[in-house]
Amino acid sequence: MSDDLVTFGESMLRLSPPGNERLETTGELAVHAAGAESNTAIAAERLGAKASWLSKLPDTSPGRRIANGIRQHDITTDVVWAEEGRPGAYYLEHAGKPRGTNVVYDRADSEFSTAAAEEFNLDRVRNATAFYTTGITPALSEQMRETTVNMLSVARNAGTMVAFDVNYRRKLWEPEAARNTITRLFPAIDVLVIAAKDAEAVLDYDGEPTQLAHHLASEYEFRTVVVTRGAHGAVAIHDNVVHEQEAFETDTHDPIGSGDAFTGAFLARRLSGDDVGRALKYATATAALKRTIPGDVATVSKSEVDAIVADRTEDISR
Ligand SMILES: O=C(O)C(=O)C[C@H](O)[C@H](O)COP(=O)(O)O
Repeated sequence: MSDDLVTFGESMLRLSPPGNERLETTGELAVHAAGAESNTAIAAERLGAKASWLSKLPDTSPGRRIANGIRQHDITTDVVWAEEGRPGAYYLEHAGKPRGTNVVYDRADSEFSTAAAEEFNLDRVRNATAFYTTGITPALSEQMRETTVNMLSVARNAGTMVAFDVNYRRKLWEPEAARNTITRLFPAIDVLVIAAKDAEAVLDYDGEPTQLAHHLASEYEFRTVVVTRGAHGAVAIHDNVVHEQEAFETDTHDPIGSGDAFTGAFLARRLSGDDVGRALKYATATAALKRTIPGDVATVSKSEVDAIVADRTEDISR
C-alpha cells in the first residue's frame, strides 16, 4: 500500500540536560531521536495519515538508537544503512527568559549529509500522495543541496504533491545562502509552510502575514501557503482564499518540535480531505499539545487533538 506522506531528512540524537540545567555542568543527558522530517511524519501518522520517513544512518549503535526512537511511533522508517560513519547530534539546553533555549549542533559530515538521491527508495516517493522535506535538508552540505533538488524533481515528475517548510536555521547557514538555495526550490513546491520570522530572516519580508501569504502565493504560484506566527496563530491562503487561526492556550514544557507537529497535523488533515481552515485548526491545536510534551515528538492521539479543537478539554480527566 502506498503512503499518504513520505518525508525526507536527517534525524539526530538529541541530548538534553534535565530541567534547566547547564550543559557545562550536567551529569545527565536525556536522549531522544529528533529531526524535523521524522517529527513531521510522526505527527502526520498520529493525526491519521499513513506516513514514512526516508533517511540514511550509520549502522552503529547510535544510528540504530535514532531509528528505534522513530520506529516506536509506528511510522515506516525506510533507512539506507551505511557500514560506518557518524549520525548527527544536537545538544539542547532548555531555559526561559532571559537565557533562552539554546541548540548546539554536532552534525557536520554526518552520514546523511553525504547521500545522493539515487541511494533512496525513490519509488516510495513516486507512489506517495505527498512528499515533504524542509530547508534544513539543503542546509546540511553541498551534496544535500543537489540531493534535495533531485528528490523534489522525482516527486514533481511523478505527480506527487510537494510540501516544504522553510525551517531556517541560522546556525547552519547564512540568510543569503538560504535565500538563494530555497527560492530555487520554490518552483517545485505546491504547499509552502513558512514561519513569519523566517520570511523576515531569509526573504527580507517584514510585512503583515496575510500579505506575505498573498505575495508568496502569487509570486511563486504555490497552491497553498501557510504562515506560522507562534503565539499569534497562523494564516493560510489556498486558491486565493485566506484562512486565519488563533493559537490555543498552552502551558509550555518543551517548545521544540511544535512547528513540526503543526505541519504534520496540517498535512495529515489535508490528505484526509479536510478543508484548509479545519486543517489549520488541527495544526494549531496539535502544536499547542506538543508544547506540553518533552522531546521533539508530538506523542499525541487524534482524539486528544479532537478535544482541543472542539473545546472539550479538562484540567484533570478522571
Ligand atoms: O534538524 C534540526 O535542525 C532541527 O532543528 C530539528 C528540530 O529539533 C526540529 O525541527 C524542531 O523544530 P520546531 O518544530 O520548529 O521546534
